[in-house]
Amino acid sequence: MVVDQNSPIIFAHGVNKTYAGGFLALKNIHLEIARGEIFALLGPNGAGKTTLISIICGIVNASSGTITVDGQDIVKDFRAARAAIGLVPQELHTDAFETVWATVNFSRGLFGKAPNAPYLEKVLRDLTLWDKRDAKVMTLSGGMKRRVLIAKALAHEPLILFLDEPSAGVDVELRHDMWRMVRELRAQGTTIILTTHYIEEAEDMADRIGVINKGELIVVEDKEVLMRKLGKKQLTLTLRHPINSLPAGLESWSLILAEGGHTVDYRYNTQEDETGIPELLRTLGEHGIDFKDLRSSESSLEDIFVSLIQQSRGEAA
Ligand SMILES: Nc1ncnc2c1ncn2[C@@H]1O[C@H](COP(=O)(O)OP(=O)(O)OP(=O)(O)O)[C@@H](O)[C@H]1O
Repeated sequence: MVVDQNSPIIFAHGVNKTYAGGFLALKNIHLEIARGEIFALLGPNGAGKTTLISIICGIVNASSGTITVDGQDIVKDFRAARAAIGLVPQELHTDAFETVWATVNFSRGLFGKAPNAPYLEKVLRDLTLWDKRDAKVMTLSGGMKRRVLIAKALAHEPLILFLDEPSAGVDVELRHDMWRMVRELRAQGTTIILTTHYIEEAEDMADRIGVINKGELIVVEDKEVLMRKLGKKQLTLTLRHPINSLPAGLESWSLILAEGGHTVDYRYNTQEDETGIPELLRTLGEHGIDFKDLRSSESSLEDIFVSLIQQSRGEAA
């Protein structure tokens, strides 16, 4: 089968999932993942991230909808679709009595790939596992076991790597090694999809962001665009003399008096042409409020994420 290299590597259309008890975990998901991108799927606990990943990887069946992976239908062409995927799950379940070397070779063999010792050696070296290749998996530390999970997922040279909560409970060194590897894989054309609770990680790594809440994909957007569109900037003025309250006449600015009356925060939309800052400073001056320092900061992806989730719950952002 010839696959159009410009077509999405993952294409999900109208995917719903109702678990046996009747719980609707995914609602009408439409999602396209481009070849070679790093896509971060964000959402609060129980939003449906693992369910969606598990369906794409063929571990859980969708109740309705279609999904193709590299042009292959995940139900009709399960083996071909699954062969395109490497999945790093949250926990290690099997192979505890095997050596590291045996378990990664076995993972490769599962997909019918010919042995390739130099490739597997590179994977183990990149993950600082080479010295442990003859150790039984059960004797390894938790961090080393996580490295084995990544090695197993990469053993068959997948086109797509799924990382489900890769940073949960791992130390700084492994996190750095992992992200260095993710960048290398991406440079070689691998598509990476990750779920994470460490939103700064998504801000750092991802090309695109999907936000899922209560089974619904509420946003799918290029990261830069998302941050430009929904980001806010904040100007913080440090006052020369602290004040107890803001004088009347400044209500329309929605200012926040903080740090015991020592600072005033002003949030403005990065999309507006006019920031309103010159006018604000003039107005403050007219009210006799003098400042000795001013600094500005931008909202993080985390701020944007929290406000998106609040909005989708119908709360004030
Ligand atoms: N096998 C199951 N049977 C019934 N309900 C399930 C099953 N698996 C998951 N759920 C429910 O579906 C919802 C989505 O779960 P899922 O694990 O996909 O969320 P998640 O976004 O990955 O959460 P987390 O961030 O906590 O890992 C949750 O409410 C969960 O309780």
